[in-house]
Amino acid sequence: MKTNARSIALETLIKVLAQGSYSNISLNHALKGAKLPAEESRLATNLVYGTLQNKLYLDYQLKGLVKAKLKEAYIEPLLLMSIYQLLFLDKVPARAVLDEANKLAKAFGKPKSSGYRLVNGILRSFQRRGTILPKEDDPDYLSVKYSEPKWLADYLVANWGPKRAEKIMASFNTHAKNEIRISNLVKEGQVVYDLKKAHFNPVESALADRSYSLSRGGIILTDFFKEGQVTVQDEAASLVAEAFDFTGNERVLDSCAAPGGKTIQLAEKVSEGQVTALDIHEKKLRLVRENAQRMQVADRVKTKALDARKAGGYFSKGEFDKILIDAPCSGLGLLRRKPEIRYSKQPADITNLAQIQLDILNEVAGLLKSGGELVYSTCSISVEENEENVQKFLKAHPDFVLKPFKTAKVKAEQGMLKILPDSYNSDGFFIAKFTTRG
Ligand SMILES: C[S@@+](CC[C@H](N)C(=O)[O-])C[C@H]1O[C@@H](n2cnc3c(N)ncnc32)[C@H](O)[C@@H]1O
Repeated sequence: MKTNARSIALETLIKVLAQGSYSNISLNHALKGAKLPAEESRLATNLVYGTLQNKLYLDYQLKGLVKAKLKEAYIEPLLLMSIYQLLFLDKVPARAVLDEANKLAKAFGKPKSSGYRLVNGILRSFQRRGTILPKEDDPDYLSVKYSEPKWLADYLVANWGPKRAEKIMASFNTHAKNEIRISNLVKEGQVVYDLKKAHFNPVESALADRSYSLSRGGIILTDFFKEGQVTVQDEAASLVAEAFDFTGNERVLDSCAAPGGKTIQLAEKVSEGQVTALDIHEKKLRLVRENAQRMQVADRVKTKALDARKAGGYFSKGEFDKILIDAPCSGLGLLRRKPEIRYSKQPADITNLAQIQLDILNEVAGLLKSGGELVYSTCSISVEENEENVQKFLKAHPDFVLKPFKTAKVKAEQGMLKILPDSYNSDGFFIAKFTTRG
């Protein structure tokens, strides 16, 4: 069978569902090798993300239709991907979905396997029966409808009430925008003009400065990206560096830096200063250096492999004017972009990560100069990793206070900002800004 959007999507889904690979890495790898036309790449991306975002709902549709154990690894992903197309892709006729599933089953099945008959039979039974959903008063209703594990659906309802929780869950199942940030070192107006000319149709973000969503992918293959005029960064992520007030000659510590999205943004702001970028994983710091090089700020960035929980043994007290802790987190704000995260995370992960985050915060705070600025951020929306950690930190450090901040487009009057994913259709993010008293 010739490689096409559906074979790439199925290959990726098998890797993610049967082998635990990450969707973005597996899909990019497969697309790079396949060199499909842009429209086919878009379809492959849609099939992978759409199937993973709706996996529990699609699994539920198989209820009562699968009578025996599905032995070959491709069958379940193929059934889910086919039902996804039948239910969510209006432009693909049902007949084409079944024909393509038949071809894929023959190509991915073992020689002489009759798996294709099984796939065809199940899909036809599904078409006859139609979709099913638990009753609205069933405790599993929201979990199945929005394809979130039950604990997470319950968690969202407990924290934001049923209406907002539904909005958040629905927004997690929409497509992520193609978001870029224009470097502070180039003329924004000129780049926007050039992006329009190149048919990227940039639309300005309502949230972050110099952020735009593009109407199509492929920016990383262009000179805009290669020459460091733009970088790929979600608008909520790029808001974090905006929380600082820079003069331009500060010593900055980025304590959890890889792959360096925020390091380069901070470096763009300190033409006379320097950013020290730490990460616990030496290997990942290569990405920080590469990003700094591409974005033309390598001369302002130093990297160091270090566990930030031990930073006090390496740097002097009060050594930095600004400190960013973009902490390792559960990623609960990224479920749109990394849909499979939701199926592997457990409530205990939130508790464990919250403790690591607090340990980093407690240690690194000692390196802040009196009157300096410390920004703590996560790409999680959980209360434990964010507001609760802020309160615990303040209790343990009476010399620190929250500092209200204002970015180009939003305000945090209490010094804390939580961006929920349905507000701007961005990643979910939390940002808190501290300074010392007096
Ligand atoms: C959320 S990511 C940072 C993203 C980065 N700031 C950016 O904008 O590209 C968190 C990073 O913290 C690193 N990390 C985890 N535990 C750490 C620790 N104890 N000390 C320093 N870095 C740590 C991880 O390896 C990961 O690269």
